[in-house]
Amino acid sequence: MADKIKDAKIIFVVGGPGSGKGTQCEKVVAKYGYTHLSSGDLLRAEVASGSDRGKTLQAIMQKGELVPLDTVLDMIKDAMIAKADVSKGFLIDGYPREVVQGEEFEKKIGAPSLLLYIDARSETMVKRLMKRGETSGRADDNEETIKKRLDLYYKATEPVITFYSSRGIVRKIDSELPVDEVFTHVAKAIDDLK
Ligand SMILES: Nc1ncnc2c1ncn2[C@@H]1O[C@H](COP(=O)(O)OP(=O)(O)O)[C@@H](O)[C@H]1O
Ligand SMILES: Nc1ncnc2c1ncn2[C@H]1C[C@H](O)[C@@H](COP(=O)(O)OP(=O)(O)O)O1
Ligand SMILES: [Mg+2]
Repeated sequence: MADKIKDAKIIFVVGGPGSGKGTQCEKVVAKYGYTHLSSGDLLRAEVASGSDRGKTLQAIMQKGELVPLDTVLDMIKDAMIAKADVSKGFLIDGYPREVVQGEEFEKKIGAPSLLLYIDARSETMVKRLMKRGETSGRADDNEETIKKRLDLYYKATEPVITFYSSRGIVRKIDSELPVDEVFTHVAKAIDDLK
């Protein structure tokens, strides 16, 4: 596995719920042709399949909690293997959500060359998620679950940013700006990789 994706860049995309990770990843795909893997999307696909495992996952996500590490890492790994021959870069969106997820990813897959830290104020994230909830159909885009997801983000996920900062691979992106301006900064961070 590690061999197969050796030349592909791995970019972790980390930020609070509603910060704009998915929005920016779509634009990176359009400009750079990288493969976008969103842990949340992979999990929602499993839920949509109606499997027993999906039912268990749905209950966890509805509460705003994290699903077991092995489940999400296996899904990401399988998706990466499926694309390994054609992909020059992977955007890993929504993972790691806690430091141990980063450590396990590196043991099983490889090291990231960049961590895009998509940063927005909590008030901004809540506002965006409430708006997204009007049309997303997501079971976790409601006031109660949003609050839990935010709390968990500050508690479990922010330490991930500190952890990778010491390695010098974190680029903090101001996601309060309009989408296209945010993307200018994202693109700069990716161009600096080359
Ligand atoms: N820079 C931005 N300015 C205004 N709204 C944004 C911005 N980035 C994202 N949004 C909106 O905020 C919501 C959450 O964005 P999304 O990309 O789904 O975030 P995440 O994947 O981090 O949860 C979406 O409805 C999106 O259209
Ligand atoms: N790396 C991960 N580890 C554990 N649970 C995860 C996970 N990524 C996603 N999930 C679960 C819990 C999250 O609250 C839910 C939705 O994740 P998401 O789609 O990445 O949210 P968002 O894009 O709004 O930040 O899925
Ligand atoms: Mg998302």
